[in-house]
This record gives sequence, structure tokens and C-alpha cells, in this order.
Amino acid sequence: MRTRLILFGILVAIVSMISVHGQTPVSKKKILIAYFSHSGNTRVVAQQIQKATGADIFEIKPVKDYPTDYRTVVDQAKKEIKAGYRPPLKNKVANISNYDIILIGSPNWWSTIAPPVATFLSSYNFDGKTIVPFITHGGSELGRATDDIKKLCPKSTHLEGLAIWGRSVNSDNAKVLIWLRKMKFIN
Ligand SMILES: Cc1cc2nc3c(=O)[nH]c(=O)nc-3n(C[C@H](O)[C@H](O)[C@H](O)COP(=O)(O)O)c2cc1C
Repeated sequence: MRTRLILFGILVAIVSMISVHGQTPVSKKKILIAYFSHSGNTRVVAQQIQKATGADIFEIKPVKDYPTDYRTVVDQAKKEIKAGYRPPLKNKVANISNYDIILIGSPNWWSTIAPPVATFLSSYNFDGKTIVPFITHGGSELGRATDDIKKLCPKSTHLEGLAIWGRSVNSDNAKVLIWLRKMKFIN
């Protein structure tokens, strides 16, 4: 009787562990979701991915916030990207060596990743890790993001990224889940 009770307890524990995150990650590899978001769209997608995978999440924050005025930030970003400027960041991932897969989120800025994301990718050793971008955009999809990430992390494995329209982030959760399944990050 006691053994049966113990077995039942173990079964309940397993079932409740599975239901905590809705989906169980297929991969046992440790995933970090790292993202920068200026106006919130990429944050929405990052949080959708976090909810589905249960992975750790890290917001990339520049020391100096970007202006909120659209024209001003567009002009500033153009200059920074042209100059290859890497804005200093406020925060650091304490234990990057713990992670095998980095899901890197950025808005599409001038057809590439935002400069804080370039700083992030230049700040750690990603050799041998897998890097997968997710980009929110206003029409240019991934743009040159994949190629530019490859240049910053030439010794990493690069997998197919996800592009989501910035204005559709709240209605495109299904697209995110389909992509996560296709990439075998969730069942
Ligand atoms: C500085 C800047 C440059 C942008 N450049 C592009 C671009 O080249 N192509 C594009 O499709 N969208 C572009 N956008 C639109 C953003 O990619 C889109 O609104 C995105 O979802 C914003 O993400 P966020 O809310 O996480 O900051 C740009 C937006 C900004 C602010």
C-alpha cells in the first residue's frame, strides 16, 4: 500500500511538472532568450517564447535609453549602424557558459539588428553555441540580420530565424509556436 502511494506521488509530481509550462522542451539543451526591444513588440514575442519553452530570459538594456520620438530614433539608429557603433549595456548575463542555445531577439532597424544586440553578441564567447534570431519588423522581415549575426559570431551554429510583423505580435502567437515546434524547441 505504501509503495503504491509513493508511486502515485511520483506520478502526480511528473504530471504537474509537465503542466507547469504547458509544453515540455524537446531538447534538454539549456536555452537563453536574450532580447532588446525599443517600443515593446520584440518583448511580446520574447515573452511568448519564454512562456512556451520555460527558458531563461534576459532583456538587453543600453546604458542610455533611445529617444522615444520615432524620427529621432530612426536618425540616431541610422548613424550608429553606419558607424558600427556598439552602445554600452547596463546589464550582463552572469553565466553565459551555462547555455547551449541563444534565441536572440531584436527589432529590425535599418534592415539589421539593433546596435544594443550587436553589443550583446560581441560581449561574450558564443563559439560552439547555437544562435537563432527572432526579429520583429515593419515589412523587411529578417533583412540582413542573419548574415550580420553570423559575422559577429562566426564560430557558432546558426539556425533559421523567425520574423514577425511588429503590428501583429499579439495575434501571431500561433506562428511563434509553430516555429518553436519546427525548430524542436517544444513538442
Ligand atoms: C530605428 C528604427 C529603424 C527601423 N527600420 C526598419 C527597417 O529597416 N525595416 C522594417 O521592416 N522595420 C523597421 N523598423 C520598424 C521596427 O522594426 C518594428 O516596429 C519593430 O517591431 C519594433 O520592435 P520593438 O517594438 O521591439 O522595438 C524600424 C524601427 C525603428 C525605430
